[in-house]
Amino acid sequence: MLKYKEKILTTTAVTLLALSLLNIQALGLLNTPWIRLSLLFILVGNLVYKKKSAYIPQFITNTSIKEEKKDITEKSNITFNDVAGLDEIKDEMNELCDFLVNPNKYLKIGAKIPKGVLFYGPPGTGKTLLAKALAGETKATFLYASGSEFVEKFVGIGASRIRSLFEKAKKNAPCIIFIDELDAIGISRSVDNNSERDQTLNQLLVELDGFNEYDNVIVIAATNRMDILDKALLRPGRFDRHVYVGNPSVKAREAILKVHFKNKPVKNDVDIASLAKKTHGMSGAHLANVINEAALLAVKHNLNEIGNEELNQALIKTVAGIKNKTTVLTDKEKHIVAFHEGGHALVGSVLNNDNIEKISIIPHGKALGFVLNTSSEDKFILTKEELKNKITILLAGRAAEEIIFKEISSGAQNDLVKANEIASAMVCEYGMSHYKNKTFNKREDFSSSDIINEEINTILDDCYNMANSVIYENINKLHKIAEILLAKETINGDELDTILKSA
Ligand SMILES: Nc1ncnc2c1ncn2[C@@H]1O[C@H](COP(=O)(O)OP(=O)(O)OP(=O)(O)O)[C@@H](O)[C@H]1O
Ligand SMILES: [Zn+2]
Repeated sequence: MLKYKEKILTTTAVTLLALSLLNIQALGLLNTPWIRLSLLFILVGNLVYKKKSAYIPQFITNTSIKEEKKDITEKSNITFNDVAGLDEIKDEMNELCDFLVNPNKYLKIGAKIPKGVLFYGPPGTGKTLLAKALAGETKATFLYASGSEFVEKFVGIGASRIRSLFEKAKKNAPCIIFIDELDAIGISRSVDNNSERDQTLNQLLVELDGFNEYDNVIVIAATNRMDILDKALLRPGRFDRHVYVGNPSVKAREAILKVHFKNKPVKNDVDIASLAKKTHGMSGAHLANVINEAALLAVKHNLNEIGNEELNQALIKTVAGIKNKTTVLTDKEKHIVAFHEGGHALVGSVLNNDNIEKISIIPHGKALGFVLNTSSEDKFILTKEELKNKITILLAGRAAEEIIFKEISSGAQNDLVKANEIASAMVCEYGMSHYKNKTFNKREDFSSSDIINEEINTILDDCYNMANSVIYENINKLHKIAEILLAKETINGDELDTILKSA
């Protein structure tokens, strides 16, 4: 970015040059060739300066950098009471709490406290919240920085920002530095070669090595992509404590819902435990969002309390996106969507004991229809068969389309992406291909790419064939589901059960 003064100079030079080239008589002196030449010099000089500033030594650019972007410093008033369902992690963090509050106790005995803690796991699971709660509990300063803020075009700027972040932390100790999206700077140097990023990462490593127990600073970082982090970051003395923060279990979801229902008026018949069951697979952020959406709907409906109706609508909105009133489907498209969603629901009910909560062909967000599948139990291990069933259900939408219309459509795009992801994980990560127990590194092991693709294809083909045979065996039920969907646009779980039993 050009600085303000340079900008004014450039703009003025361009304007005057343009006017003088137009030979406007009133400009008199400006129209002389040597003035034109000088203006041209100023202009070219400025543009060259702008380009070169990428290579200007840090000591020149340092001051302006510090002013440009400020990391957020705050005293957090969030405590561990605001973080629900992560009890083991909270227990583990108590040690860090004690260190920040009573550092001398540890220093006297020569105990080493981890300098860096890495939270990893899917988005929205409470990683930032945990770090803020640690700051709140200990009254430490909370310094927030996002990894992506350090990724700059100009060499040296990111590194300089890292340096000032750590300086600031030491000045404000006890302090917690929280670096969100660590992968933006910490991506392995073998995966991405970029000299600016390398300098930034090197500076982070230097800083992590540079501060000591007496500084009373703890660095917490978060990432959704632990797999791509540079190994140097994870060495002892750096981010050597790794804490997985995953999606909440049913009990944890109940606890999180309770935290977010606190201070909100709720109707008596709202059953939080059953809402927790229905929200399988959702993160804490999703749950917070469901309750907030329900509260907004209650206001919209002029109600004083949040009820089941608002919660159900908010749930659908969170899962499938906002009801999309502008998408008007043609009759043919409606038929395709009805059979597609019917295919998912039918194969889902036959293969799985999951409860289907709702099937809809009302467009929500980008989806033209959806099947809301809610009450599956929490599972931490999936068998090969369960994974294949998941793929089969995902492919059942397209299979139904092909059986009924003898052609396939673009409507299965999202299903295919998910099915391919699962199949790829089965082959590369879980050792579930013909090369039993062998795992593959898709990104690095190019010589195996043909094998990987063939194995993924085999799984996808098997599952597609399975979806086809389940649909053929139950073709009357599929027709019935589609017929009712076309008439009523939505079918709830009980209605689906009746159709499946009767057809
Ligand atoms: N365990 C939890 N208890 C209570 N609320 C939670 C919990 N987890 C998430 N939330 C809610 O979700 C919001 C977002 O969570 P947070 O920002 O901590 O997620 P994150 O793991 O840092 O996500 P990302 O990886 O996307 O940065 C929180 O502000 C809070 O409202
Ligand atoms: Zn689908």
